[in-house]
Amino acid sequence: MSETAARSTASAQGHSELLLSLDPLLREWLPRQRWFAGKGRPVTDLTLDSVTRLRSDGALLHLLLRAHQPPSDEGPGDCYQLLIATAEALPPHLAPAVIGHITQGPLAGRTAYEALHDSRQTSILLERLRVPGTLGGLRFHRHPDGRIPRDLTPRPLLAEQSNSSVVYGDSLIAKVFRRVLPGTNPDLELPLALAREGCERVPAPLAWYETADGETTLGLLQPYLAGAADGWDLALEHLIKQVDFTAEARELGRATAEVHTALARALPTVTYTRVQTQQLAATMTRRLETTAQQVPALLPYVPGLRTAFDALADLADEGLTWQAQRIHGDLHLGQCLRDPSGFWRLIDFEGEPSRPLAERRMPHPPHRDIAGMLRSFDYAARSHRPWNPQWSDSCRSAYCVGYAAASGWDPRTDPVLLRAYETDKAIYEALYEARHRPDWLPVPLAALARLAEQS
Ligand SMILES: Nc1ncnc2c1ncn2[C@@H]1O[C@H](COP(=O)(O)OP(=O)(O)O)[C@@H](O)[C@H]1O
Ligand SMILES: O=P(O)(O)O[C@H]1O[C@H](CO)[C@@H](O[C@H]2O[C@H](CO)[C@@H](O)[C@H](O)[C@H]2O)[C@H](O)[C@H]1O
Repeated sequence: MSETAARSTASAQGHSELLLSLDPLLREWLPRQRWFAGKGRPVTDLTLDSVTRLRSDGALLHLLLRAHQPPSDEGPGDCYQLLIATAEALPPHLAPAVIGHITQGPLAGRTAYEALHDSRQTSILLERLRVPGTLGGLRFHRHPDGRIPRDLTPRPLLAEQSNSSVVYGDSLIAKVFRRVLPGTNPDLELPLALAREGCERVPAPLAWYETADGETTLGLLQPYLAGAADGWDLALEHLIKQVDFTAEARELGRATAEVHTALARALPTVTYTRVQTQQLAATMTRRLETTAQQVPALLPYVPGLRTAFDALADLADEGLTWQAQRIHGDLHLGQCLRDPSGFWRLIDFEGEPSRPLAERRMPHPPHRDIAGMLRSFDYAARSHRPWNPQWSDSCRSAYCVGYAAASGWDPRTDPVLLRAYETDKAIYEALYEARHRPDWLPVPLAALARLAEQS
């Protein structure tokens, strides 16, 4: 047997022994995590793609774990990034991080827990990000201009999100992607491109890491905007106090336009021709139909909603074309942070996590992001009682006014494309809420009822 073959056999053996210890615990724990994408389908098998010891004593493990689930259990399954620590005993404050007590295999007798909750473990992650190079299955990179101080105190960000983040000393934030896909994650690609353009609307990556073959982005480190308020919280605060939010909405429009302009300068743009627009309309129609199968509450609105996409196909037939460029891809109020000076920045360029990476990295008309923000003003207004449609309408107009002031183009001049994207987004939201937050499903459904009537 060659040395490489012997090494890979030893590593496969190590993987299966480790899995023996963790498998029963992970099968129960994984599906309960907010970021677990395969909710509602049983996990039929777990396999390990890679295991890296982040500490030499083996008490901190980086895993790329594949969850096999029907109906796609014959495919590769979804791959998740886990940082798991083990200890003989845990301090009480780590009780919520416990994955379970290991009863079999080489780790028997120890407790496995979510390492991102433990500052002793997340300090090690920061140290790794400070030093470029390869460690086991991981490769670390650092931006040449990035300053990463030592010994910053870590704290986990406890918000329930699609990924997991750790804040270091209120000056840096590391984001660990959970469901990982082969390819460069736009959440790294776009902020790097914007930093090259000198765009200050987005925190610039200081360091990042990927799989050792360079194929899959796993996480990144950025400056933390201490004291910043997120757009969603701020909007709700204004709604509760019944205070006007249009000045902020206008500034948000300006920030979006500046980011779009910088992205169009930094990365290739294309023209959406008649064929591409027809394909877009067909894709949106298909998404409507498949989502209605998964979320039956959508069924009554299908005929009305279809007209939004038919109108888009009709415009394509008339020969109308649009410019497409790289965009944020999942823009909503929660992705906008206002620093204490009142300056808005955009974060989380990952795109809609459930869509394929290749689709998320393609150029799209900027209308798609704008529609996301318009939906978000509606979301905020709908989540507050009594419902105040006028609040939402005035924010939506102010946002478009701000966008036009910074870019010279008012999105409302393209109502058909905007309605198609708003409808598509609300359909995505209906599926997202049905899967992750069923109590919220009425919010996108109310919008879909309105959009269906615009036919
Ligand atoms: N640079 C930053 N400065 C301050 N807070 C941040 C920063 N980046 C992210 N956050 C906070 O972390 C939360 C999650 O980050 P986000 O990138 O949206 O992750 P996810 O993909 O899990 O939704 C955000 O809602 C925001 O409150
Ligand atoms: O986790 P991400 O920020 O990547 O985005 C996902 O979760 C969002 C909810 O946390 C979801 O956004 C929807 O709810 C928001 C209010 O909580 C609202 O402001 C957005 O307009 C609405 O789309 C987002 O769609 C989803 O991808």
